[in-house]
Amino acid sequence: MTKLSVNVNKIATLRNARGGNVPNLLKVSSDLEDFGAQGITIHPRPDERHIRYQDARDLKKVVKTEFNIEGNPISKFIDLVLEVKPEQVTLVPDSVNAITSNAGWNTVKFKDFLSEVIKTFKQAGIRTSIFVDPDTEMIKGAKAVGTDRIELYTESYAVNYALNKEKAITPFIKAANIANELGLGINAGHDLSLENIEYFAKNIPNLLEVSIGHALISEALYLGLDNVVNMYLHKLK
Ligand SMILES: CC(=O)[C@@H](O)[C@H](O)COP(=O)(O)O
Ligand SMILES: NCC(=O)COP(=O)(O)O
Repeated sequence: MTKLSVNVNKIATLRNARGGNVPNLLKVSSDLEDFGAQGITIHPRPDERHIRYQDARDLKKVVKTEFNIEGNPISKFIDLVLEVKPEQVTLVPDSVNAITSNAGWNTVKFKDFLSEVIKTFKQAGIRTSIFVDPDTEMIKGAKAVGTDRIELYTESYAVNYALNKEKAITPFIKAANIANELGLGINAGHDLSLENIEYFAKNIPNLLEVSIGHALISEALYLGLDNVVNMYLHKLK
């Protein structure tokens, strides 16, 4: 069975919009686990525009399932992860100004750098995953740098799903088969949603975990608004 790790970046985005503590990131994360989430993912960015570094420290005390911290391994990120010691760290090659993650690692070009960082995290007992496009050379490169898992970057699947889902998933099945042959664990994420997740999970062999945030939180808003509007109307009667 594939585990669902909920990415709570958007909860922090909403909280930061007003400067207070609503919604409460720690309570939401803990409630998500009570509702069945099998992991909590955060992606602190250098500008701390949503998740703050302190959130990572606070969440470590609250998360009872699997804590996954994603990010570009700049030195302050490495220090944070080594301090917090989540169950899993996912390395993502973000550029500072990118609105969201928009590429997988070039595991061949960054072989030495990734090998060193992965060794550091593994020595600290933290499982490693690296964000990659569904590309044969990049997956072989991921094996060469010693990572435990890869996270398949699923934006192209999500974008193309509505046009032609068989075509959209083909490179991901091929990538998963190669990863399985090499003994790499497989995670996946980015723009997965209620619309496209079932087909992905059914077709990717040995998909261990998906991390989902943007769509899941948006869907929760849509699916909850009817209920909440009626609760307000009731109070205004
Ligand atoms: C690694 C990845 O795929 C991202 O989707 C990510 O973790 C989300 O980050 P933002 O919430 O900053 O867009
Ligand atoms: N690793 C991907 C992730 O955590 C969530 O991405 P998204 O669902 O916010 O696109």
